Amino acid sequence: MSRTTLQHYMKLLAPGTPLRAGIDRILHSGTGALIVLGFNRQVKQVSSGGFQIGVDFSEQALRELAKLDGAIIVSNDLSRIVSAGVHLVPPGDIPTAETGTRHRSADRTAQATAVPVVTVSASMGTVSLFIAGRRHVVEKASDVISRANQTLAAMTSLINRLQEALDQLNSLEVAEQVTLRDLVAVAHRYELARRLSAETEFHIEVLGVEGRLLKMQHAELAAPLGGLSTLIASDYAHNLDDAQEFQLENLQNFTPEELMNNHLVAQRLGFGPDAYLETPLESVGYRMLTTVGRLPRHVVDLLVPKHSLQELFAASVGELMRIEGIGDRRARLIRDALLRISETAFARSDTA
Ligand SMILES: Nc1ncnc2c1ncn2[C@@H]1O[C@H](COP(=O)(O)OP(=O)(O)OP(=O)(O)O)[C@@H](O)[C@H]1O
Repeated sequence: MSRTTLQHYMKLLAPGTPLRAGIDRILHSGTGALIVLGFNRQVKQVSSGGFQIGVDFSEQALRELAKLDGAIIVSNDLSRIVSAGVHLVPPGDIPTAETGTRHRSADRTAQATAVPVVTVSASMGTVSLFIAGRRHVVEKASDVISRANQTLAAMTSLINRLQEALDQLNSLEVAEQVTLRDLVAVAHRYELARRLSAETEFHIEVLGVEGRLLKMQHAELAAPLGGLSTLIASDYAHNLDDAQEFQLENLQNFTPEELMNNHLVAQRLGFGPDAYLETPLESVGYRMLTTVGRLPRHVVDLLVPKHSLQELFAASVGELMRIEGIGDRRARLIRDALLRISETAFARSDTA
C-alpha cells in the first residue's frame, strides 16, 4: 500500500469530513461500527445477509445504521450507503493479529477485497483504518495537534540551523572559500528540515478543518525551503563531471544515520566515495542573487553563468550596462543587489 493511498483515506477520515462526522457521532453514542469503504466484486463475495439501503451518505444515516448488528458498506466514492447489517465472511485463513471479532473481520475483509475498512470500537472508543493487512489508528484531533506542534517546534529549530548554514555559505561564496564540507552541512540540514516539513504536512492533512492554524504556521516556516534545492543545484552541480548527478533529492531515502555521515552525503551528491571534504567548490551565484540580492530570475539569467559574483562585484554600472540585456535601470538594480549581498556577507563575518 502506497503512502498516497494511506494519505487519501486519512484525509477522508480527517475532522470536518462527513465520514469523520458520522464516526464521531457513533463514538459519542458509545456504539461501535464496521464500515467497508467501497464496493466491488470481492466485497460482494465476502458479504452475507444485511439490507440493501441505497441512500445518499450522510453522517446521520451512518450513525443510525451503525445501530444494526453487522457491517455498513459504502460506495467507492463514499457518496452512498450501499447496505447495512451485513455479516462479513472473509476467508478465515487470512492472517490477522487482531483479537475481537469486529477487528479480525475488518482486517481480513480489507486484505481479501483490497478495500479499506474502518472500525469504531465500542469497548475502547478507538477508530482504526485497515488497509492491506495493516492497522492505522485514527487519532483524536487533540493528540494529532500536540504531535504536530512538537514536529513544528523541531522544524523551527532546524530551519534556524539551516539558515545559519546558509548565512555562512553567503559569506563563503562572496569570499570564494566554499568547501565541500560547507555544502554538505547545508544539504544535511535542508534534508532534515524537509522531512519534518513533510511530516507536519501529513499531520495537517489528517487534521482537516482542525489543522488550519497549523497550516498557516507551517507555510510561513517552510517558505525558505521553497525552491532552495533547485537554486543550490544550479549553483553547485557544475563542480561535478556529470552535473545531472547533483540533486539534494538523492538524500530523501537516506536513513538518519547515513544522513549524519558527511562522507556518505558527499558521495550521494555525486562527489565520489571518500571525497575530500576540504575540496574547494565554486558557486555560480544563482541563490545569492535571487534570495539575498532579490533580483528577478530573468535578470539573474542574463548575468550567470557568464559572470562570476566576483566579476559582478568588481564591475561599475557602466560595465554592467555592457552586458547584453542590461540597461541603466537593471544595472542599478544589480548594483543594489550586490550591495545587499556584501552587506549581508560582511555582517555575518563580523559576528562570526
Ligand atoms: N464478521 C462480522 N461482520 C459484521 N459485523 C461484525 C462481524 N464481526 C463482528 N461484527 C460486529 O462487531 C460487534 C462487536 O463484536 P466484538 O465485540 O466481538 O468485536 P471487537 O473487535 O471486540 O469490537 P469492539 O472493540 O467494538 O468491542 C458485533 O456485535 C457485530 O456487530
